[in-house]
Amino acid sequence: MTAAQSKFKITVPATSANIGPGFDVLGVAYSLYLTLDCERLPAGSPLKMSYEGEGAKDVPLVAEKNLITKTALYVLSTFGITSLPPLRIHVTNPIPLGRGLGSSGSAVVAGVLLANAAGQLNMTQDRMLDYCLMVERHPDNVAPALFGGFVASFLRELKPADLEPESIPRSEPTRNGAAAPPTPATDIGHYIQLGFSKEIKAVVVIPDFEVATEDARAVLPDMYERADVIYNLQRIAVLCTALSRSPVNADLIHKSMSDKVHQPYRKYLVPGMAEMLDTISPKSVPGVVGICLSGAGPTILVLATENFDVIAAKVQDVFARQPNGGIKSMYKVLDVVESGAQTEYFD
Ligand SMILES: Nc1ncnc2c1ncn2[C@@H]1O[C@H](COP(=O)(O)OP(=O)(O)OP(=O)(O)O)[C@@H](O)[C@H]1O
Ligand SMILES: N[C@@H](CCO)C(=O)O
Repeated sequence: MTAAQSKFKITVPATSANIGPGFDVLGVAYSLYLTLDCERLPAGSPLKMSYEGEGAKDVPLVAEKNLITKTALYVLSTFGITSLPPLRIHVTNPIPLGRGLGSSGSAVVAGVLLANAAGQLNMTQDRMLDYCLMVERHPDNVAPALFGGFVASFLRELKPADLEPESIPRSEPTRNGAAAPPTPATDIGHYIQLGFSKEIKAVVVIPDFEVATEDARAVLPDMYERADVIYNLQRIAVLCTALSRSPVNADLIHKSMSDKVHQPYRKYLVPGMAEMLDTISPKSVPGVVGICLSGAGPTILVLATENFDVIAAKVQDVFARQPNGGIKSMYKVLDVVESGAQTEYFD
């Protein structure tokens, strides 16, 4: 970026993590984008932040409290820059918060890209992933949000001392920094983009309640039976290749999207999920390829090749039949997109 390029735009896709058995491993990027329209202001001007879309009523617009700017401040501070340069930032967010569509991961990626552009840091994408992982900890939302497509990823093992400092902001639970933040270790994240059949779209059915990822992780056990671990390992290995093949083998994908590591424990947080997973299949609803909880939920993800509205209606019907008046929901039919987060510069 040159001094003449006073405006820039950051675009970050929404994501679904896990895709069934790939807990904290797999994720896909969607054609639904968090955007930041940024303009440099004269020296000495205060930060001007505005926001529209999902979370507009609740998301704080104070630099030290908002997850996007808080992440950017953290990154800048490790480069010795103690405040955001004077900027006007307009956030447009169509990604529902706390629903399993990676809103926090996209916000963290946007924050790292914001620091990179505003501070002219020239970080590589891999270095930006290191920073994202310091904040978000699990890679399965931030890796597809940053790189795009269907992504498998892992973190190298870190010492607790690398992750503990209070000065590193957390996407969940959010914390405010105090001491000088540590510069992240390098090469924390490792990832590979996998093939994803163009015939497959994502039907995401979004109920009108939130489940915080922190709460959805708190219900998981610390230890697993060997049989359950093997169950998931077998399926994730098959799923990674099955999703890339054409023609689509719906029966194989549906069976490989079954999971025993997180969904069984989360069914109490998402009324109707167990029934949906049991009854909505390629055999019962033509066009269905596979079904799972999207991320930590409560959104339900159905991979499908046709009949998208019919499939969404089946999921919505189960939500609507839940006790105490049912659960309202909405749905979106999304493409899995090959491109990840982008920064465009304008004169
Ligand atoms: N655009 C945003 N701007 C500021 N903060 C955000 C934004 N998007 C998400 N957040 C923060 O992240 C929180 C939601 O994160 P959480 O991890 O609980 O859910 P999620 O990321 O939507 O779901 P999942 O991780 O299961 O896909 C919000 O409550 C808010 O604090
Ligand atoms: N793998 C994460 C994704 C949600 O952020 C989880 O399921 O808790």
